[in-house]
Amino acid sequence: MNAATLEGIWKSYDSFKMEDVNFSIRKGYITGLIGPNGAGKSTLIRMIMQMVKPDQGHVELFGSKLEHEATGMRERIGYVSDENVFYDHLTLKRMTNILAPFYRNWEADTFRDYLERFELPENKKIKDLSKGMKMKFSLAVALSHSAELLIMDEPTAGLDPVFRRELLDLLADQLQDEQRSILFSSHITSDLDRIADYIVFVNQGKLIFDETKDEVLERHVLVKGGKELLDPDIRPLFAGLRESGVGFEGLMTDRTRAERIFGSLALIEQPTLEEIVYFTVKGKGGFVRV
Ligand SMILES: Nc1ncnc2c1ncn2[C@@H]1O[C@H](COP(=O)(O)OP(=O)(O)OP(=O)(O)O)[C@@H](O)[C@H]1O
Repeated sequence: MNAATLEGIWKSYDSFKMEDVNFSIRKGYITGLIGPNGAGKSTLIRMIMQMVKPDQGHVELFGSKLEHEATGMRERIGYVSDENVFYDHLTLKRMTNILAPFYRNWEADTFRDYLERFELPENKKIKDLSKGMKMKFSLAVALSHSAELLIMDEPTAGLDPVFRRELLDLLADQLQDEQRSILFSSHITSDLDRIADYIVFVNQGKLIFDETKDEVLERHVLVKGGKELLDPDIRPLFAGLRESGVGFEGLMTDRTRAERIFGSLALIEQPTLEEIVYFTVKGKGGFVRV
């Protein structure tokens, strides 16, 4: 069973259109949701959280379709939003006293351990916390009510590199018993490189792929060669292309095909996740002068 499945999702805003997005969050794994600013990541997360309704399509959570207000579902999710969802004027302690009763499985001891581990002083007001500290508080809450699914919208934004690394390790630890699942959205692809098992890539409201990280890295290649290779039949084969005065770098989504076409005529390299995202988002308009 998947922790969540999104099927045939369409959503229109004035200047944004999400078209037929399908993907799953597999149980026991970390799924990384990537895409540039405005791709639709938060909108998809808000649909899973029932904060936004799709125009068409449906969301399935823990095997049940979210047709009506599905009470009880929220409790099974630990949600770390990219926005401050707490009351600024309250101390952490008072905020916690308000939040805890909403969860039947609230684990006060676990929560206290996280406050200590994250060095969060209970008597500090929310408004006096740094962005990173707010995120840590949000994370402590999300990890303290036996949630089966952790959903984190850009959790590493605003975190220093030391805690970012700690967070990634901590997330990996959460999956030890294979009962939990994690959806982690980020445009810092190196974070996903480190911990994601699956990658869901969206761009301009469209799904580019939903695959294991290994599959994604295996099938994509970065072809580097001289300009003379770029004839009109070859150009359309690239998902993204960057040209200079003398040569080009192009992303292809099919390694076997790239090797067959270019053989030893061009350099065929393994792109990083960041390069895959960069070339796909840029498309074929990139031109660098050398
Ligand atoms: N309630 C809304 N009303 C109008 N437009 C909206 C609304 N919510 C989102 N949008 C638009 O939908 C698009 C996608 O937004 P979304 O926040 O889902 O992107 P994102 O991938 O999370 O981006 P970022 O990485 O910048 O957070 C944006 O163009 C945004 O302006």
